[in-house]
Amino acid sequence: MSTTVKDLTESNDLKSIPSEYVFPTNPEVVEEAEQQIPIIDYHLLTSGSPEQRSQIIENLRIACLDWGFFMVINHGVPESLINEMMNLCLSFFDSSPDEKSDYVGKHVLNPIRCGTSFNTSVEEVYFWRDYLKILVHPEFHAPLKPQAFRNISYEYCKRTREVAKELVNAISESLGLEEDYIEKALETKSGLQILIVNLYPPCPQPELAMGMPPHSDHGLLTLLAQNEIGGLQIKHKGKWIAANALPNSFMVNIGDHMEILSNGKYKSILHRVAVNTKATRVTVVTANGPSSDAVVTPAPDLVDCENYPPLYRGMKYREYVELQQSNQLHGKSCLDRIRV
Ligand SMILES: O=C(O)CCC(=O)C(=O)O
Ligand SMILES: [Fe+2]
Repeated sequence: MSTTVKDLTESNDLKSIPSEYVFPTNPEVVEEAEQQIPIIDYHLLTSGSPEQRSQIIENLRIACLDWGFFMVINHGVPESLINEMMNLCLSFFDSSPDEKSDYVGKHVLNPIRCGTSFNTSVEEVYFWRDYLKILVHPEFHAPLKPQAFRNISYEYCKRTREVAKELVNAISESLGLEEDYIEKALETKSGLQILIVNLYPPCPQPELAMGMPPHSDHGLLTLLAQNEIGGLQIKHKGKWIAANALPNSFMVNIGDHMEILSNGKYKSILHRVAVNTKATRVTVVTANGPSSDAVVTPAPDLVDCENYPPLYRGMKYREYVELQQSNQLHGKSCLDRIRV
């Protein structure tokens, strides 16, 4: 296995980064956002009056059309659960190489795997990032240690799945479809949910390295919680802007399968992660997707052969995930393969 970034930074007094982490191109600069990133009040969506719900659905429609990214506040997932989850993730990364060895170097569809960068078997330059990825739905998996990981991650994934479901239903409505259209068409009740934990240790030369390169996510909606350290950047109207999270919010982005289903109306957003010299950034992400057997195509109601021809070919979700995870992570290259 390749050395983890964590081991690299903890075992040496690093003044410069090893050459395999140096990116040949300077990342484009980050600019000030002209508008504020959209904020969605989950409580008003699910427990507000019918008028309030309609307003939030309209806010979601604009957020999906203009941004592909929004922050969800008042989501009801207890802060204590999120904090416990973060701490257990940090303990996982702190455990001995022996304890992690069962999960290292596994196939991309293995239920639990950990490693460094994204896919070191095909990468020439590595990202400044260690990860743990676990398939948590429809079948739940968890590492044996730390001991509390199983129960806490089970609860965390269930709660974020519920939030994702409500958001997907509202987005379905915002597209002019039945509220449960996406749920039924993509069988999301047995949808694939993946828990991804990202660790970005402090980096002595952050201007030369990348935590994650520009990419979009597979699936419908990605929900991200972070510790207090920023670093996520999103591409909005041709510019990179810093996505600074509101306290206790989820940062949510539209995935490739929402783009496919909406026939390109709602686009998956390009995002990347910058690293810093000062502190470790940790993010806990759930990728919420269709059922792995669902063949995702544009919704027939959003296709009209004269004005809105289908923009993507159908592909089974499992095959898409496998394709994305076995290649280099690069922009929207996976989605590009199925564009008509
Ligand atoms: O850690 C982050 O801020 C982003 C992570 C991410 O983009 C991903 O896991 O796909
Ligand atoms: Fe991502």
